[in-house]
Amino acid sequence: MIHTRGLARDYRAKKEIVTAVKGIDIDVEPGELVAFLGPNGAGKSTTLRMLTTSLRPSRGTATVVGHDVHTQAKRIRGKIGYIGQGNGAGHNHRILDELVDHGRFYGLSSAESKRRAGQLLENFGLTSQARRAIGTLSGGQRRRVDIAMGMMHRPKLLFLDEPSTGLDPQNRVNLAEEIGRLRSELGMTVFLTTHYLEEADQLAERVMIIDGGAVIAEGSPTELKATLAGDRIRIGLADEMAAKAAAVFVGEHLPTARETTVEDATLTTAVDNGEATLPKLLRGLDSVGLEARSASVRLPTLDDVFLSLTGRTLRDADQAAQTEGSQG
Ligand SMILES: Nc1ncnc2c1ncn2[C@@H]1O[C@H](COP(=O)(O)OP(=O)(O)OP(=O)(O)O)[C@@H](O)[C@H]1O
Repeated sequence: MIHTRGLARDYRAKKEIVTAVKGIDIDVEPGELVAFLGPNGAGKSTTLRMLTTSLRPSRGTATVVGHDVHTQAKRIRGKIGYIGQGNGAGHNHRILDELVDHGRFYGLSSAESKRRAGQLLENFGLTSQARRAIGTLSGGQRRRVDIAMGMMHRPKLLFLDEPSTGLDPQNRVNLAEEIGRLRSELGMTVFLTTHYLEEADQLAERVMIIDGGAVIAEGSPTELKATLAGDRIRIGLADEMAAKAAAVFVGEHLPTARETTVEDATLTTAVDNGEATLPKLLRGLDSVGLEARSASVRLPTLDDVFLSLTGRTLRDADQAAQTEGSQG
């Protein structure tokens, strides 16, 4: 469905060349749901815009639905759906008309277009607003109209750029349900970008983690967490000194432990098989006079995966990108 090799894009900014995407290889097979996860500025939108033919790659090759992005852009556009980050719909148009026109543009009959528009309006909780002008809607409502538009013609391949941004929790669920429906009815392939960990975790069968314009890991959320992150153990001790002594103990006696940190009186570390390791570790600490006041073990998240790979959490990386952006 999507195959790229060495796909790259440079931007010229203030006489400097910024390489936003640094030669990435992507393979997405029919029917897959793949999430591109990364912090602000990682290169997600740039990649998506190259794949949907709205931006020319600087280097590399890419085929989408069997066509070359360099030479067959029109054919690609006719076969895909693309829901970008901005508002695509016109301000004065009524929602229903906008959706029906969109369906007609993609070759649906008038009756089919109306039926489909009605169904999507209902799925996204917009039925009572159907005759309102798009310009009068709230940000979240407009986002839902954009998503409905991208789904009108039931594309075989749907690209969604940060689809959940601006949606409330109920509408995130509605979006996930609609994606699920289109996938089971049509075997639709979905490629979405997100910086919401929960979304990548719950929705995607495969996650590609992108940072600084390069794909740094990929796999199912379960695989990534199992191979890259490790279970997180947290132990509360009497005070900071005891927690630091416990960290030294972990370093000496638990060779597989990684990312051990101390904050106030709490020690955190990542290990394989946390449930079996925790009791042994507690006994070990006890034997050297370090008594735990509390202890817990939790399964890793995709944020832990990102932390293991980059030394930053996704949230920190987002904040850093925003600070950089506001200074630049
Ligand atoms: N038109 C442009 N001119 C110069 N630099 C750009 C341009 N568009 C994007 N960039 C830079 O390219 C890099 C990647 O941007 P991109 O929008 O692809 O990231 P992203 O992962 O989609 O981020 P976000 O989550 O914020 O949408 C960033 O450093 C960004 O500042």
